[in-house]
Amino acid sequence: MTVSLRTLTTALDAAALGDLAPATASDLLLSGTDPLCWLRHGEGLIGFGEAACFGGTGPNRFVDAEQWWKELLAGAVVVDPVKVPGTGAMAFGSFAFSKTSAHKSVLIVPELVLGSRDGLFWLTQLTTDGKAPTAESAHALLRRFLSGHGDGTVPAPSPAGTVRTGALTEEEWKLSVAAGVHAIGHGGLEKVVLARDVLVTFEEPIERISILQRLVALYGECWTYGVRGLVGATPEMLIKVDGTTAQARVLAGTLDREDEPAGAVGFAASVLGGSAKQRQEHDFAVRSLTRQLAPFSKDLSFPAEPFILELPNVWHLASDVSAELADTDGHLPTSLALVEALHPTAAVCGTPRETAGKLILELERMDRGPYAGPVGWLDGAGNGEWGIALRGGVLETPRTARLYAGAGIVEASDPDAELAETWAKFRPMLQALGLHR
Ligand SMILES: C=C(O[C@@H]1C=C(C(=O)O)C=C[C@H]1O)C(=O)O
Repeated sequence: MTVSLRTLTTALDAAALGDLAPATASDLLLSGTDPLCWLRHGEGLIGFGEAACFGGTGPNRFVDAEQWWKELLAGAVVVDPVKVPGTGAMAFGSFAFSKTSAHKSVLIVPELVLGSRDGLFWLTQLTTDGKAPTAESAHALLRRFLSGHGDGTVPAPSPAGTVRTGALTEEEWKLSVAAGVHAIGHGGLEKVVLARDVLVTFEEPIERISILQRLVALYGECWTYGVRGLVGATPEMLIKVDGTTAQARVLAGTLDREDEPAGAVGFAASVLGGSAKQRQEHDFAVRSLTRQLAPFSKDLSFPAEPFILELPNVWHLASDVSAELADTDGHLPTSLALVEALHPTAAVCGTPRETAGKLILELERMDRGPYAGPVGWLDGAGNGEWGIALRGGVLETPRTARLYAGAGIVEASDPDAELAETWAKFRPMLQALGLHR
């Protein structure tokens, strides 16, 4: 590799931006054109431009990406007085769910990163053309990327679009669910996650930035992601590495909030927590994550009971897992090494993994592309945050978006209920696109 990476991070005084500085952190972070995006609770990382990019497919996509990143870092000149996770050299990434997918997995090194964490703002300029970034060039670039934007208002939704079924009609998908239930009763399979796609078409071009803005505004508890055409807001954290600790948020077990009877107190806890089916689905997911994470950890903990995660569209059974990472040969595992070990969990694939993976290909009849794959960012110190690309879609053409949603199938699953669950999971993106169902 001949590319040489140079980065300069400077603490940013939002007031110094003058007219370009909107009122809040999320306004500022989401005021540029078509950014790379990773935001939660109004903080996170926004990238502009592309200074370098890795693209790959197949079973080695994670290892190849890690190798590419290491080579890029080896010759890098990094000036980083701020030194928190996400400063210095960093890249955004999105990986295909399947090793057989034709979809390209990517790592993208932006030209400029605007970051915010615990009230601190920073700006990182990254170059690969041999020029050394300076505070002046970074600010000039920021002004260029923010120009014409930044009044902080969320644009009105695009005019009505049409929603069509994708690979399978609703009836066909329900037959696949029934076939999944049948397979669970006849063989070693315990759980399989089956997904489907819908295609949304508009007459006017879709405004990508407004999708991100609406997801940030409505789904603040989720991680809003944007990597090229892939956009969404996921409630599920595959793995976050912050120094020597790793954290995951495992979800499985879902209840549509539209099913809540008026005035019901403790409805979600009794329906979700009290259902053997939901608890079984959840336990498979927690066990698959902790089993894969254990070899990298010296201390792994998760609560005995899941909690109820309340989102605007659904409730989930959720478990937060945390681990103290173990050294191997003097090195802690990087976030990407953990992604390789953990993906795909039973939350999005099934148990056992291989059997479930084969059945998914057979029954879904679609390429999941980046859906349910890892999406997030990494830095040069091994830190990173990788969510599971759920509650999202791919902007395939200027006027079409393909949305994906799935549901965990266990022995007690009912095809009609699982179909309804996918509609509840499509809801965040339908809302962000200005469509309601
Ligand atoms: C598969 C999806 O979600 C996953 C499946 C869940 C379930 O079956 O209850 C819950 C959360 C996610 O782990 C999706 O959102 O498409």
